[in-house]
Amino acid sequence: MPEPILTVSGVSKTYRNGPTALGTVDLTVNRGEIFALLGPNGAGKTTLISIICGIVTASAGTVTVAGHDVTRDYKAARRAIGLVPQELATDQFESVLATVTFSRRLFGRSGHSAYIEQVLRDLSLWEKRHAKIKDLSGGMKRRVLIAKALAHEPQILFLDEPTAGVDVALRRDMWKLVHRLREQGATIILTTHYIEEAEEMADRVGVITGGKLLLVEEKNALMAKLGKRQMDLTLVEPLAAIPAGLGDWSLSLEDEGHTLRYVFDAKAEDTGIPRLLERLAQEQIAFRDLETRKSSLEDIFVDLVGARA
Ligand SMILES: Nc1ncnc2c1ncn2[C@@H]1O[C@H](COP(=O)(O)OP(=O)(O)OP(=O)(O)O)[C@@H](O)[C@H]1O
Repeated sequence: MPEPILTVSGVSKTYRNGPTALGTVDLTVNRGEIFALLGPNGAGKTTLISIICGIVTASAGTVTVAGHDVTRDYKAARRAIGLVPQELATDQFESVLATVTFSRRLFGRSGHSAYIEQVLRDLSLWEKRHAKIKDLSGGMKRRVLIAKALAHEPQILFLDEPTAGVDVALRRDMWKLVHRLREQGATIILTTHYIEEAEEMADRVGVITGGKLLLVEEKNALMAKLGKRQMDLTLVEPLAAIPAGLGDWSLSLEDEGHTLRYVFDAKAEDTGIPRLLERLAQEQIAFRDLETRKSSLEDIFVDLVGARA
């Protein structure tokens, strides 16, 4: 049976003198899940995570983490959480080991050296444990952020844009690391605006935009929707309607009949394109240009919003 570790009920947030950053959000995440919150800049991802972590106070609603209400029982809730922020705010002249041990002590835990050693080894930081933070590469600093968040043995780990601005190699390393943490029993919630990141890491994905959680779905189901491509044919002569002979394909006319658009599943074995082109030749429909493109995140949001309107 799935066991909820995070429950968000009717949470909303309007900043003072600011916008309504979050509408009413309801969300449950189960123990052991990797959950991705996917959305563009300003969608409300950081606001939602900050409310869950007790950094921002919600205007309405309740949040429970590992059975503890985040406002009434703040300390216990916070102890269950490890938060990896977007940026490192720490003493640049401290060593890696001292920084991570300090984070553990902040939560009233003793300096359990075997645990800290394991965390640093898992993050390939053990060799650098005596290095000062200021002397680390950007990638190493990112790893320190994760080590700090894990230092007090949290049950649920939040990663806010874990791979924003990192190179491809480090991004892959971070993905591997997240999977390994989950194998060790952690629940992981991450925010991202990269579809590939949600695809690579998550079991479930929540799509958020304009402060609204538009949907929460199993990753595979969502990716089937995201796998759509579209092909635009610029016609030599405009069409007034789709000819009956083309009824087997999902086609539409755009630009007052000058563009014939075919939307297809890029992941399917048979995209239907070769047969469509043959049929167009048979129907004597000529085109002068052909362009295909993947649905962008923006298209998907527009589709999702449209479908829900
Ligand atoms: N402290 C604040 N005071 C006023 N408005 C804020 C504050 N923090 C965020 N906002 C606004 O709330 C909205 C949501 O911002 P939020 O940072 O939650 O989005 P996000 O999805 O995390 O974006 P990004 O991907 O850029 O980090 C934005 O319109 C933002 O300008």
